[in-house]
Amino acid sequence: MEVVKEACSETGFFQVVNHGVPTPLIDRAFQVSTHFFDLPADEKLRYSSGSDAPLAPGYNRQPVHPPYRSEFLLMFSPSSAMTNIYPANPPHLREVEEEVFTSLSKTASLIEGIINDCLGLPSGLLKEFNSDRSSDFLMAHQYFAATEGQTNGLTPHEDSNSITLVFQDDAGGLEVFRNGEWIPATPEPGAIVVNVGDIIQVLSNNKFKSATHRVVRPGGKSRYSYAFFYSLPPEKWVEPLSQLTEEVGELPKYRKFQFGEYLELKRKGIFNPPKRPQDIIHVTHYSIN
Ligand SMILES: O=C(O)CCC(=O)C(=O)O
Ligand SMILES: [Fe+2]
Repeated sequence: MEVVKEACSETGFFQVVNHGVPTPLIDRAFQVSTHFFDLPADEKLRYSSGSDAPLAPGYNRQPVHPPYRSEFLLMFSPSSAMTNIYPANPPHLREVEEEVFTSLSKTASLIEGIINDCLGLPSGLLKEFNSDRSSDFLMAHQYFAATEGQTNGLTPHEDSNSITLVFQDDAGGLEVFRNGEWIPATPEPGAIVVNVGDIIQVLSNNKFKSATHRVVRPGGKSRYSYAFFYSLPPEKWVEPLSQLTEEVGELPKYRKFQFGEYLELKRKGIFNPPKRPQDIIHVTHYSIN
């Protein structure tokens, strides 16, 4: 518990094992995503939604980034009203991804509970704050091998949701910013990287940190990863919890905002990076000075 508390307050990033997602399932997840991403481009494009929404289910290439950088397959909860697009090839892809989704949901809920207790909150409070799981989503990524002078996979960012779980293959490349340095999250077979997001930073009134992280593409081969976003519905309002502000005599460090409004501002930063770093929106946009 102390270790998690320290990790959450210093970087917002840690790796877990014995997390409940079976290693053979993780292996199968990589097998189906690799199989799919290896298909010819025109076949993959058949599973694209055709929508220009930034988070559309199905096959996506980041719209404004060079196409050789990364591509991904996105799905929402199998039980939500969102219509997922499942590639027909490999045939068991849907079954595997749904199992991964269900398993990661359980692990995220468990980790949410641990974070809740590390913050000293009444048991189950974070779960109660948001038990609507309809906006969670899973992304299977392929990042193409680095080319000369082009190693960027994902530029430094914080995740806007509450908790992200990542598993990456042995190519590595995921890094977290800590004390002015980029620290690689060393790939461990079967391990899951836990990434605290902006919502936990706000709810905790900065007690826990939303991790600044990036992906560096390795040379020589593609990198595969899965990221599961434990999120909130866009209409949800967010502000520092009273248990961590007025009840302990601290002033809130953020003003109240609606999650969807923040996503809109932020997506411009992720999918269309502004030229100047100071124009990228962070959750500190809502800071009270
Ligand atoms: O691919 C990864 O390892 C991490 C992905 C990530 O940070 C993101 O999608 O926000
Ligand atoms: Fe991220």
